[in-house]
Amino acid sequence: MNVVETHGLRMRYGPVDVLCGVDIHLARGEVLALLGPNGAGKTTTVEILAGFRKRTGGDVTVLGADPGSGNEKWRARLGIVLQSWRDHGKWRVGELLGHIARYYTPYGTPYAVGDLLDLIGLTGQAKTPIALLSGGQRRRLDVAIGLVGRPELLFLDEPTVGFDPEARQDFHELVRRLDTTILLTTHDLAEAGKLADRIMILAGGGIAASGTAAELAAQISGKSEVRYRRGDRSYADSVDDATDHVRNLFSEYDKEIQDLEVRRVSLEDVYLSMVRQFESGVSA
Ligand SMILES: Nc1ncnc2c1ncn2[C@@H]1O[C@H](COP(=O)(O)OP(=O)(O)OP(=O)(O)O)[C@@H](O)[C@H]1O
Repeated sequence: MNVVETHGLRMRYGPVDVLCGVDIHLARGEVLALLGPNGAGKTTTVEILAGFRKRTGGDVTVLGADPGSGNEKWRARLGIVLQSWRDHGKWRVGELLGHIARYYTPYGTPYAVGDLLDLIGLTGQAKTPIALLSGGQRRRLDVAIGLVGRPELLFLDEPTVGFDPEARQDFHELVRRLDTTILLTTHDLAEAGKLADRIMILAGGGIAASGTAAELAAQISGKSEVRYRRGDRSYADSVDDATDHVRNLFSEYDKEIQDLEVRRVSLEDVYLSMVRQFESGVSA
């Protein structure tokens, strides 16, 4: 059975449909990246799956239960790292983790604080007040809080926003060390490609594309973009056979064709064009 399964998931805020029938499935042990531009509905999806937000429609099962009616025992099997989390700056890293670990003891065997600090690379900060952590260390602590109960399913909502490249790289290494099922959201295609077994692109209220990074790239690898100028106008034609297209252009317009450029379309191009369509209000 899948750890997460949604069919026709819908969410409407007032008059606005944010999710218009989204199907997600996530198998045990898999890392799935939900990729999409700002406002695509990634956080909304995570909040619904984690039981924080009531959906408008569709069927949702997470770890065998409907998140709308999951009990505390069910909740203890989830780890949730949302975008921002505030707590008391004077609390020390180790103490906070020990305190949260006690919450999980009726439901299972939480991590020993020392082991968890080792895993996330904060051993040296065990006694540091939270207010004194760097942004990257703070985010590691957020992940530790999500992990402390040894969750079967971990949600990471845009975990590396605001990171510099080095902190991002460190964080990616941390995520790769984790041995659990993960659903992470990001608007960074490179991050999705690095961390996830599978990527789902959320845009325009639905799943615009889905597959491994290699599968997504293969779906579009045949496409090329032919750019040129003719008279006062510039053109950018997306075509399967660039050679044939260029031959036709020259036979029809000959010397009118100027500044010709042919380029393979990359996965990033396709993602950006989906984002642009979405942002200009055109459904993907
Ligand atoms: N409580 C709410 N009430 C009304 N509209 C909301 C609410 N929460 C989110 N929205 C709207 O729903 C849309 C999706 O928001 P959501 O935060 O899920 O997107 P996202 O993909 O996570 O974006 P980001 O990358 O910016 O975090 C946005 O247009 C947002 O303004």
